Amino acid sequence: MTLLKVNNLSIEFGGVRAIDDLSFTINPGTIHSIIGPNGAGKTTLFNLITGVYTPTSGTVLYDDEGVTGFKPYELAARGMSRTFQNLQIFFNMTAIENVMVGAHLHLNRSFLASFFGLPQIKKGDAHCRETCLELLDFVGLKDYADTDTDSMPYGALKRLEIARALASKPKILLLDEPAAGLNPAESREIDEVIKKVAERGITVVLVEHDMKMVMEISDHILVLDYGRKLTEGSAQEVRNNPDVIAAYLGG
Ligand SMILES: Nc1ncnc2c1ncn2[C@@H]1O[C@H](COP(=O)(O)OP(=O)(O)OP(=O)(O)O)[C@@H](O)[C@H]1O
Repeated sequence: MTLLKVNNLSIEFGGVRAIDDLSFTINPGTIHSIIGPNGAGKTTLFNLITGVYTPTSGTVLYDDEGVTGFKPYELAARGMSRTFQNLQIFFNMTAIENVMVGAHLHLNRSFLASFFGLPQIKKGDAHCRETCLELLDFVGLKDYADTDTDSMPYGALKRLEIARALASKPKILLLDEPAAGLNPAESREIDEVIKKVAERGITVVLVEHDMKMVMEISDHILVLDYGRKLTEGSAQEVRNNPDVIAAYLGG
């Protein structure tokens, strides 16, 4: 059973192939990491899968549906959620408000009912807040619920982004460098959150430079170099592959 299938995917930017004839599959319920040296094409691949970019050629099949060229909101409605390499936090809001933004797909409301503040809207908001509080608790941030995000530590903000991504109730969650800029203790906290996400049955696709994290938590690792697949396999297989070592050391 496959949740995501990428077939012969390529994208060119001004003659440069950032992703070059790439094919791979992702099984549901796994932690699937994508690694490779700087500029290998990892973020570009995320942008292709999540509809930010349209491929020059190739296809993406998600949950048995051809989704090549779909817009990000169409994919979000089908249970695909992501975080970005750079923090995308709303800094004029509290932590819980940030998570509630992520839940908007599941809020059932009409303009008029909202405008008049009808009881169904208040009930919906209360339920949404409850669910989002549970998510903050899940990522270890319950005590920050009503804190303004501009006074939260960086490590907490990275976990807040994961909580917000989970609020859309994804089937698949793509995390672009969730440990970037974190100290070792904060990275371990992210590790734990990612493992818990996978235990909930949500498929995790991870782009990360923290090799300790990748090797510890991944079920499967895809290695990219110059937009192509260098190799893929278990942590053990990838770690011992001389081509991977050469790519990282520039040998
Ligand atoms: N919008 C764009 N326009 C032009 N070139 C781009 C664009 N996006 C990515 N590229 C190029 O595609 C290649 C792959 O970049 P990408 O950011 O995907 O690599 P990466 O593996 O995520 O790198 P890093 O680990 O440094 O984040 C690079 O050569 C980059 O300059």
